[in-house]
Amino acid sequence: MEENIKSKIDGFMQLVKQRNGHEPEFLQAVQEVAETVIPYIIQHDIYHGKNILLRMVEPERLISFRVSWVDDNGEIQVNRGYRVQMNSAIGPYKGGLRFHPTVNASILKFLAFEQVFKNSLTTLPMGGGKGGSDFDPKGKSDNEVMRFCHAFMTELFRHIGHNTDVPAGDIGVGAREIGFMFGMYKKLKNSFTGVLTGKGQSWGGSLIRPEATGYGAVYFAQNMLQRKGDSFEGKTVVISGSGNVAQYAAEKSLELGAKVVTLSDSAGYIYDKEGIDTEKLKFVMDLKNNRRGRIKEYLDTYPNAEYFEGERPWSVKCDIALPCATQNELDGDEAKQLIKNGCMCVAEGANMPSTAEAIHEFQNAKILFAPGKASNAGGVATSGLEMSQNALRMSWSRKEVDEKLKDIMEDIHDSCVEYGKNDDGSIDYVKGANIAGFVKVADAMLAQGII
Ligand SMILES: NC(=O)C1=CN([C@@H]2O[C@H](COP(=O)(O)OP(=O)(O)OC[C@H]3O[C@@H](n4cnc5c(N)ncnc54)[C@H](OP(=O)(O)O)[C@@H]3O)[C@@H](O)[C@H]2O)C=CC1
Ligand SMILES: O=C(O)CCC(=O)C(=O)O
Repeated sequence: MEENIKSKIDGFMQLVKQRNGHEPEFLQAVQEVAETVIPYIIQHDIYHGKNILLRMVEPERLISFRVSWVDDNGEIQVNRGYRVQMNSAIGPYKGGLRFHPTVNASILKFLAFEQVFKNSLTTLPMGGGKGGSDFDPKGKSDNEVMRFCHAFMTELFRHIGHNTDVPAGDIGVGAREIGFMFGMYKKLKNSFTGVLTGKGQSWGGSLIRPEATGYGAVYFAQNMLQRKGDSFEGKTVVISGSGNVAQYAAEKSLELGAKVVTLSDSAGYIYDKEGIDTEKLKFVMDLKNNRRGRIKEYLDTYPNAEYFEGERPWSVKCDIALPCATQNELDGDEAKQLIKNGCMCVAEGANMPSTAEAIHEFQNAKILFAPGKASNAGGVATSGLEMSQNALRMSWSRKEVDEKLKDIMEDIHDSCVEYGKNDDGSIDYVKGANIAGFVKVADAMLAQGII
């Protein structure tokens, strides 16, 4: 990298660190964007002297609030709730809610920052936001989860609205939690609006939204492979996670003729060398979504599989890797191992699952690598389609929504190719996603003046 550009990036990061020094995940996400967007800004006069990226890293609003609720033993519990309203230049804030004990301002700011670029890439009019709580739904009864969700919404409701901010699910927030939160919002506002996405079918949800993030990640990888004259057919796929994104990434990989051999949760991973077929995947969906069990229970029914306690699946030989669990779950050494084992394509279903070192390994090895803000954008894109259906008071068919999702993923892929071309003709999808996402938001901010 040229000395002048490097010093501009370092200078910018110095400023960001002064304000956010104690937020490592947020700094990691900003650094990755700065490395690709600052060189672009330097080459384009309209962005000079406007401090546009410095404005984009500062949330428009960060709300933090107390959530008090009563557990099944009658004890009062206190959690912290958040909503980061990052950027509304191109539409209402949009992004999920995460309920997990690790949730803090750094994690939600990184997620909200990523969301701004991702939502811009979808081509739909959505700003970026993210929120959640350090509440842990694991091991809680349905009644406890309901009481927590209701308490959370008694504060969040005053900050959101179908034209202001439209939350959805993320880790620990699925159909059950969205239902409880929607019920409380509706009661408090006495109004039935599309204020949340990921709703149930009979009360304003969109077909394909549950599948959309996982399907979208596979569609994106399929686009990358097709550009190289390749496909999923006959490939071995390693997937991390066993939640919403992992389940549907597995389902679509199977549909396209691949063999899926791993799934994981935070305690370990399962390796089924015979392949996790449709029947076995159905078992995992019931285990995770209804019985809320652990992935190691897979072996109780399928004893030929193996379970690796406390490990991640990246040492398993594969052609395609789909990290679909959480941030920083794939480090530099694991990336080297994947490359050594012949992996040709990595598409992120999770948000920022690869560390900076891992990304550099993938890029140096010139294998196909899709950053989450591009490859997992199918979820929020379909949320955008849910908002459109709510506004029109219509429901589109499964086929219609799936076609639109496919088209959107192809458009995102093509934008990454347009903005991510290297001098040698190869595609840097990280650069492409960051610049394509930046341009639309930056242009809107410039048009709207200094606000
Ligand atoms: N849902 C969506 O539409 C979208 C989700 N994403 C991203 O995809 C990822 C997965 O989300 P989603 O599937 O919805 O969430 P779920 O809660 O449905 O599943 C999360 C999965 O990740 C595992 N996991 C969570 N934390 C860790 C950890 N620290 N180490 C290892 N495994 C972990 C969970 O295991 P365990 O049960 O043991 O915690 C679980 O298997 C997240 O990064 C999310 O931000 C991105 C775009 C949209
Ligand atoms: O559907 C949505 O609004 C949010 C999805 C999300 O949180 C994400 O893309 O990370």
